[in-house]
Amino acid sequence: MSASPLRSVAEHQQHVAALLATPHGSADAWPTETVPVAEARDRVLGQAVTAPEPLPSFDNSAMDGYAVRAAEVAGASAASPVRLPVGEDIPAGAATGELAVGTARRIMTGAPVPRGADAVVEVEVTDGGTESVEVREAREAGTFVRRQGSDLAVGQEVLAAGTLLGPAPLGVLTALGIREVVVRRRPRVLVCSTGSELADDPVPGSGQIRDANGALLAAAVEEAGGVAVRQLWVADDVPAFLALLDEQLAGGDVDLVLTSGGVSAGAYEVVKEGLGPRGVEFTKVAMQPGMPQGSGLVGGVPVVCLPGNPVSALTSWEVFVRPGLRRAFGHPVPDRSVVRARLTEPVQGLPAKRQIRRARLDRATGEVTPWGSPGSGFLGWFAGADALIDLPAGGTPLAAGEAVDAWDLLSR
Ligand SMILES: Nc1nc2c(c(=O)[nH]1)N[C@H]1C(S)=C(S)[C@@H](COP(=O)(O)OP(=O)(O)OC[C@H]3O[C@@H](n4cnc5c(N)ncnc54)[C@H](O)[C@@H]3O)O[C@H]1N2
Ligand code: MOO
Repeated sequence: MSASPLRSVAEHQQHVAALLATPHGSADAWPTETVPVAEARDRVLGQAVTAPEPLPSFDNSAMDGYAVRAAEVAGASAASPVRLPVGEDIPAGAATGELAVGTARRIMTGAPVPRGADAVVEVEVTDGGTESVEVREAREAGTFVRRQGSDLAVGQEVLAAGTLLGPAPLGVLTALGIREVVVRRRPRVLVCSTGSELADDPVPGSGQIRDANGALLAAAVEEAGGVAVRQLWVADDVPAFLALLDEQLAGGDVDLVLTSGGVSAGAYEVVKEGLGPRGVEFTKVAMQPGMPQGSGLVGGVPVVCLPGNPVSALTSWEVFVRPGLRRAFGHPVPDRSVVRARLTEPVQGLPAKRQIRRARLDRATGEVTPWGSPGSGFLGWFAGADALIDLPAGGTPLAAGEAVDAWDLLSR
């Protein structure tokens, strides 16, 4: 058997990103849907939003104090205060009223500034009177008045397409009375585990195991902003696998098929044997874990075939699929945060492959601790990790205290 050269991680990242972008061409062309604002958290805005009304919608007070005519308190000082009779209170929620000439009205923060008033004197520079008030400092016209439209004018763009709808965007949409919003559809992912060793039973039979990949990949899809539309399992049976795939794709509701297992060099490589002849490319990437990878289009739908070892499957997801998928629908944060962190213990990577190690990152001290063996069978250790250490090929020994790139798996 001749060994073909390994594809670099960067090259395969680009390859998968291009594949995932293929069906729609660009993130701006990703299909959209309209959802209630109340259900739009963490969605990506599909089209720009402009303000249908001004914000604030009426002139209101920025302080608890007295609505006045600035000209009537122009000369006020501690030594020479101005005294004005006080009219009716204006609490928040009151309708807009009038300010009679030669008077002041108590006004609360957020309450409408009455017609005729052009400034608010904060209560701290007055005697706080309720019948009449002594104003001890002058205030210019406009002071502490939040003008209608001073935050957003009608027609002004509030949110650009591609904005991630977090707290402030959702708040402003609500403030503007917008109840529905156009968002990019979540990528719909079919998660398909393969392997005759997988069992559904609570107590698996001899040689059988539970479908960890199905669970972890479905969770990963949802965490990335996608929907795991269906989570299926198929035995190492090529015709059954292809029949299932064709049936699933016939529905037209899948943006990505994610398989795990059956891509390496053994005798029962169901994914490779089934999809190789259909034009899916199987390649080896210079990465550990996650060397064997498959990718291609089946019936126009991107299919990414991950290796079966759970650590390899999840690492491959992090390195190749998550960033490519998020880019495809225009998520503004396609990549995990990468921090330079100091090792708490020595590590050594591999001579000819980039090695991705599980780790625990101390975000307060910037220290990172390798977590468990580098082997791809240690899902238990992965479960206790919250970062990945990215060791370049070369196999250079690194001492404790040296810096490495750590991918923060808790970053969004
Ligand atoms: N002779 C060679 N053998 C292997 C090579 C190679 O180059 N030459 N590559 C190794 C590497 S690296 C990896 S990674 C694995 C990839 O294997 P497959 O993708 O074909 O996966 P399987 O053989 O089906 O399974 C591997 C391992 O993972 C377990 N598994 C599979 N699916 C699940 C699941 N849904 N949940 C939990 N565990 C799962 C499976 O039982 C195996 O233990 O190949 C190496 N071999
Ligand atoms: O390259 Mo495989 O993914 O470690 O075990």
